[in-house]
Amino acid sequence: MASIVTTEETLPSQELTDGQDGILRRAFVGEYTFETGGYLPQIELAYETWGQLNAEGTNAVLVKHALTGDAHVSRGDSQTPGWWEDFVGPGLTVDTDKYFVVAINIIGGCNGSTGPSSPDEHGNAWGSRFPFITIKDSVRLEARLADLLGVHSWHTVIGGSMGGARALEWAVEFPQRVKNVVVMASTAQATAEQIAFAQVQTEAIRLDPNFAQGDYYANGVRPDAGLGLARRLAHITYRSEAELEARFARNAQTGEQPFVTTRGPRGRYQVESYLDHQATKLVHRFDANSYLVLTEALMSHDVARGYESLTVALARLEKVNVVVAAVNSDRLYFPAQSELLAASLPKPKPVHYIDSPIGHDGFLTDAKQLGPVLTALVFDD
Ligand SMILES: CC(=O)SCCNC(=O)CCNC(=O)[C@H](O)C(C)(C)COP(=O)(O)OP(=O)(O)OC[C@H]1O[C@@H](n2cnc3c(N)ncnc32)[C@H](O)[C@@H]1OP(=O)(O)O
Ligand SMILES: N[C@@H](CCO)C(=O)O
Repeated sequence: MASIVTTEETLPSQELTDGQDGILRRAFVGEYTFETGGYLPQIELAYETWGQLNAEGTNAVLVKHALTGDAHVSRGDSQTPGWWEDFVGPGLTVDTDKYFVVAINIIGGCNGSTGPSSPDEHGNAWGSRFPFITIKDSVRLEARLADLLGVHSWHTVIGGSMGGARALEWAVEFPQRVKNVVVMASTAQATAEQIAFAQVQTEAIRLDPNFAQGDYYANGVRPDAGLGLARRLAHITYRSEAELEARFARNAQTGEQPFVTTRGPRGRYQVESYLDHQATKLVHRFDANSYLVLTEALMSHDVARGYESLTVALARLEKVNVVVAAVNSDRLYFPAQSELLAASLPKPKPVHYIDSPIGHDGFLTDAKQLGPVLTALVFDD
């Protein structure tokens, strides 16, 4: 049974129309049997909202976060900056004065929604017993939350990277509930290379001696080294070779000596120190099991699964306005892959580009470049 609930630490009020923007809320969306057969007796999804749903229910926008993102897209009434706050907010491209904006922490995450670190009915973390999830599972569960919020149809579903995969899957799964979909720096199916990079990351976590097959929560030690290693590799794919070269070249980190005459500990190059910093930051804000579960969900991403072919799956978007965008320097989700997606749509469209030297993360740092095109093609009412 689905219901919106109040929990003391998350909510001043659970009322949809309480007028508070950017505050974490949670809703129970019931029991669920996952695409690959796993089961959870009760699932909670964490979400935030901005603005108000209009009387006709036509102004709801769903913003989808990427792999390690969360539901806090824009500042709203909270004091903390949101991860897309130059793109989503009052008077911005996704205008919270005009639209009812919703962001949901993905199932399996560690930022409010039920995930491997959540307690089971006995208060023990699910850990290794947490089911395998897919992007399809995530959108099916979010459809239940949309029902609870009174959103029968989204004006727009928008996201980048895994958020783009989630957005596209929403539209393919529920074409009658999506008017516009914006897919940034993403694909219809995870590619061999994306799966390969992801596999190294999952192995790094699993091979950490502190991983304990996923049941590390009560041990007092966590697989930080494995998670940090996974983030280092991932972060290289999120940035371009040119950016790393321009920023760091062969420079030594201040006060460190990266080459030594004998074997043993050495100092770091700047780029090594940078990766160490990215790893430490993630380890402090993310759960290793969630990273594993979500990475494997992204590896499984294939909107064609369950359909005769990708063409048949994408044909479901006949009546959906699909906008495809890419970062021109992306070396994880290559522009050519966005071009292929756009060309495979029932009504082929041009790809819109974010011009950024930094690579994949450009969808986070420079999304506002898409403002004019999205205002013209999507947010034009
Ligand atoms: C808090 C949240 O927003 S989480 C939810 C949303 N987040 C996400 O979706 C993704 C997580 N974040 C990211 O991937 C990135 O931080 C981005 C893409 C958002 C921002 O990228 P950029 O602004 O280009 O930052 P960049 O990757 O250059 O990192 C800058 C950091 O590296 C540090 N740094 C730079 N050079 C070095 C060096 N030689 N040694 C050590 N650290 C270094 C900077 O001090 C800075 O640290 P800080 O982030 O703690 O302030
Ligand atoms: N840096 C982003 C990009 C992933 O696509 C994240 O950590 O979620």
